[in-house]
Amino acid sequence: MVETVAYLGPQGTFTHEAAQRLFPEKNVELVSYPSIPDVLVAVDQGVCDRGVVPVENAIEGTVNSTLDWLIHQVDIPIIGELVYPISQCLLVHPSHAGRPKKEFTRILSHPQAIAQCQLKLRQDFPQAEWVYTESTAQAARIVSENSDESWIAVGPRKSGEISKLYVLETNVQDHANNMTRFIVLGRQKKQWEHLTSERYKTSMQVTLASDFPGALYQVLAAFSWRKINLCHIESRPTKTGLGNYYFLVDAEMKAEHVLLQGAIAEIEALGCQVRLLGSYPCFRHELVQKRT
Ligand SMILES: O=C(O)C(=O)C[C@]1(C(=O)O)C=C[C@@H](O)C=C1
Repeated sequence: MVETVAYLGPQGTFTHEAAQRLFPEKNVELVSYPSIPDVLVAVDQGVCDRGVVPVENAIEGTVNSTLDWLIHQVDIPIIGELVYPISQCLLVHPSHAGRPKKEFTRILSHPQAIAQCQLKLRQDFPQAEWVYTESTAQAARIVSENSDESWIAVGPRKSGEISKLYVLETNVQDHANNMTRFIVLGRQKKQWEHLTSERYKTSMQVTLASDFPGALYQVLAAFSWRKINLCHIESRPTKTGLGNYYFLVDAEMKAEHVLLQGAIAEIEALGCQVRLLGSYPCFRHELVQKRT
């Protein structure tokens, strides 16, 4: 049976690369969607079996649209994670390859990609206007379709190859060790037979009881005295009013572990709400086979 996996496309995005690494099986069809919400809705509505979206970058932090859609708009568990290296390139139409830097008028890319290279872009192309696109590969496509314009796309080498662009420069992100964390979503857990994971995580959304001084401290204490390692914590607006937040907490433990069950029960007994967002294996790119 063919399984369908939605990803943030078009072909050649970093998310496409991540999806290829995660799903090398021959019976998997990767289906491209133009935006992160489109991927999540496709999985939520059962149009695709699973989805792959970016959630966090080492330089720019959280991909807010992924988190906000996961929390507010859809109800699909996280079933896997891949940390993947990101090398941003400057891509131009071949007819502009020899052009002086000061003649480029526009830089196009996904906001995360532009933010990862902002110092370099400001320094080398102070005259250029930044234009945000839904993905890096979409930016590459637009640059290739506008060969009369001296525009630059920021994105993966692969998107340049697909759109037949010239690579002006590689590794243009402002800091080394650029990595993005991608998550896999789906209603059915996957048997990751060809992959090895070193870690297992459980993601939770914690809503604090109102008018409860020290509530966050008490929540953290429930994990702390059980020696449960938290690998990520952040707050996002509930969207119900200024100053109202919930917390997203990632614990390095399986959801069914007795210690994590105990921590969740204790937090709920404090009057806080805990929503499980998923309990899943975490893969690093070096441990993942290539799609053949
Ligand atoms: O546009 C792409 O290539 C994507 O896959 C999106 C995305 C992101 O949203 O973070 C993925 C990885 C990089 O951090 C930059 C952009």
